[in-house]
Amino acid sequence: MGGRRLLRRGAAVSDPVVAARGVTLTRGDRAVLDGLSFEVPADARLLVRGESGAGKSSLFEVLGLLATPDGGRVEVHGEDAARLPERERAALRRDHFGFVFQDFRLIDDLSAYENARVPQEHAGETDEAWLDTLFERLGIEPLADRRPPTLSGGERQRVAIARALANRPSVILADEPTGQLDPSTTDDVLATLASVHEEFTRALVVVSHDPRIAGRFDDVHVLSDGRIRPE
Ligand SMILES: Nc1ncnc2c1ncn2[C@@H]1O[C@H](COP(=O)(O)OP(=O)(O)OP(=O)(O)O)[C@@H](O)[C@H]1O
Repeated sequence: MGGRRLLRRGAAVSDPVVAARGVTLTRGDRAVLDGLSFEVPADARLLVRGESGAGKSSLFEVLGLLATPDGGRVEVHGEDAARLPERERAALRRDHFGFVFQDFRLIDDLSAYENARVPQEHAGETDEAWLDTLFERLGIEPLADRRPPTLSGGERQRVAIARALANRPSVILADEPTGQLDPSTTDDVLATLASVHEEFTRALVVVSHDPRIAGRFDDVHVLSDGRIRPE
């Protein structure tokens, strides 16, 4: 196969895992995304930066099939998923995306380990060996039985990263993953995301306005006026 591992008939590793093509999204009376096109290569490790209000969260939601654009295509492994029924979008989200949110979105009543296991339960496929590996690599094994309210911000974000990887997604999408963290914890979490990217070879897309993190990415894109351009 000449190094081109088939993902589905006609698709290969070198194809984008996610692509937006001519996407428009209006919020209120504003075209937040305005004919935006953007490809996420399978080995991407990239940052999309933009001013507050530029539409970063909107882009995150559209790329992650959490919001439906008004126009254009959002392709997952080459298939247009933008306007599929919600059930099918949910299945694609579960199987192909890992989400890391600024506010962690962990369930307070579950332990760290149970939180990280949630995506596997949704998929009906438990793989505790993989979860154990993630907890070990992320340095949160000793926290497995603790509940989120007893964890620091950086610890919670690591649990959220473990959850994002639980189903071995093709792409990790992170929306302001360091927004609630102090500078040294920000460094830790960015280093963790970078090593996760290297070790588990998933595409990593971070959207952020945090100027502290721009220097951590070689591949930086700017979102402004509803479009994306390389920096
Ligand atoms: N539900 C909504 N109704 C109306 N306008 C909205 C809604 N959600 C977002 N917007 C507007 O869309 C624009 C883009 O918002 P978005 O949250 O995507 O930007 P952002 O770049 O993530 O901003 P920030 O960095 O401040 O979080 C903003 O002008 C915002 O006010």
